[in-house]
Amino acid sequence: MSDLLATIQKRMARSVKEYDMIHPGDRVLLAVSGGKDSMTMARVFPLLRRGLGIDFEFAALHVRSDFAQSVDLSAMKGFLDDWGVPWEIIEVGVQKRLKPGQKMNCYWCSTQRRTELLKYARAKGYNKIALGHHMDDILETFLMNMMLKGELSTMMPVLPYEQYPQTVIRPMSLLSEEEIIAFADWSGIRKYACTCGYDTQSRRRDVRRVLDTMEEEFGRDVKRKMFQAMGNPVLSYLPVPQKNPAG
Ligand SMILES: Nc1ncnc2c1ncn2[C@@H]1O[C@H](COP(=O)(O)OP(=O)(O)OP(=O)(O)O)[C@@H](O)[C@H]1O
Repeated sequence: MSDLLATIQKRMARSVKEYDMIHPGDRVLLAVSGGKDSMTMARVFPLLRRGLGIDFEFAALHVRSDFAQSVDLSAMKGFLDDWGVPWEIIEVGVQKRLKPGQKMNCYWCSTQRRTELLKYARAKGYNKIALGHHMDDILETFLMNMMLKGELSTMMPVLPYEQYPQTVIRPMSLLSEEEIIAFADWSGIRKYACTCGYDTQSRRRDVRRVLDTMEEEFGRDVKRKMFQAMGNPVLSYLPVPQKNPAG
């Protein structure tokens, strides 16, 4: 096995253990866009199950919408078959759901997809939905929420739905995008993987640039340190206003 694949598997196994993501008997639905992140996740899942020694089931679902059809489906199916990942593709018309005057944007589109993933998981009895977000996505969201919403919050590695028995998991939480790109390049996934090309998330791009600059200034470890800091809040040294101030 290549060193790259071994590193990815190791970090995914650590995420699963550290955040207690997968339990015996779980049925995990891998949300696969055809992009480098979720394809890397799918590549590692069969190895992960063997390595962890946990008895769980998994299968991949690709939601094909009438709006973003840039993925090479036959290449995606070929990869998944080679890796021993069962898959299904569902077709969904999202454009007609836009209200008059409403414009397509990344947030809206991903909400539609999330709804479809949840609907499918509920119908087919999957209790976990695995998304391909990685450490950089989580850090970017953290900085965006801090700078634009004034709160300390981010995407959670494990997030149960409030009204349903399904839970979203992010098994790539401890992987950097750099590691995923290196693996996706080496394995040939990246050559074919494409994204929708409708990237309107300019704020996220700006934040990514800020993080890159920080990395240049403070060294390669800075992103991991910041990620670590999110899980290590020292509340007694944070200026949290008192609920019932004396006097
Ligand atoms: N069409 C889709 N069908 C199923 N799952 C999807 C689809 N698009 C996105 N997802 C899931 O949502 C996650 C986040 O989507 P996003 O569009 O932000 O992709 P990304 O960060 O570019 O990742 P990727 O490289 O996997 O496309 C993906 O990693 C994947 O798990």
